[in-house]
Amino acid sequence: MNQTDATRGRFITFEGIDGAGKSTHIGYVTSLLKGAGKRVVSTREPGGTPLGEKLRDLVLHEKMHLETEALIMFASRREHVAQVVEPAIARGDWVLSDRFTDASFAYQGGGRGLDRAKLEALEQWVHPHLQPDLTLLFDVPLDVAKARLSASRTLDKFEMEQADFFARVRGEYLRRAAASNGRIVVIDSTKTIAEVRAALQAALETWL
Ligand SMILES: Nc1ncnc2c1ncn2[C@@H]1O[C@H](COP(=O)(O)OP(=O)(O)O)[C@@H](O)[C@H]1O
Ligand SMILES: Cc1cn([C@H]2C[C@H](O)[C@@H](COP(=O)(O)OP(=O)(O)O)O2)c(=O)[nH]c1=O
Repeated sequence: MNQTDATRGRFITFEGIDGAGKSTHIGYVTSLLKGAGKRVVSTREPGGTPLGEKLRDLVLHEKMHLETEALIMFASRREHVAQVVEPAIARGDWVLSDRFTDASFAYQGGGRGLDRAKLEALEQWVHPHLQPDLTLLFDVPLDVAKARLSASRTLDKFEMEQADFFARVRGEYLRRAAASNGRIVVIDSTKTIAEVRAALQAALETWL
């Protein structure tokens, strides 16, 4: 029998274009879940393991072929799924990941134009039986994200991309949300932080 009952943890991922506000809200979701008595593991991609963090540093700062970039994202993910995500879910913890495979479809697929079939093949290879139980997609127009980013930090390779790149990334995220049968919940992140928190609480209600 699959471990689908109360003993299994859950896997929640956070997605959105750079500057949408997802990192800001992971702490809030952690506190909601802990308040409901869950054990929470907070992690991120690319990264989440010692090797994955080295790969993150490479992929966020070095120029490389588009397919190399996609392969590094999935190499980091392979390590992350094996070492962190699957063991945590199996012991009943709730895993919150700042990005997962939807980001590869949005950035390498939508943004850079990599053939979706290649990404689907990598997904089948790296995590054939694992999908997020819930994905929170923080959605904002590009100009809002850009203004938030430039106010907040030094930009990496992806964050320096042009508006048309982010338009394609956002479009692919929204397309996947519409096709996801409710797995991906779109959060309007143009609202105030208090309003976004209320939307997150509503999205998580049935999970608490
Ligand atoms: N709802 C919001 N209203 C105003 N500013 C926000 C909101 N959400 C996030 N921010 C700010 O925008 C910036 C980028 O947010 P961050 O969470 O780091 O984005 P992401 O992780 O999606 O790239 C931060 O300075 C953050 O404080
Ligand atoms: C997981 C993943 C991330 N990315 C990109 C999206 C982001 O621009 C970047 C790093 O993500 P993120 O951790 O959100 O950056 P920050 O800490 O600066 O908020 O990696 C991909 O292109 N493909 C992927 O599969």
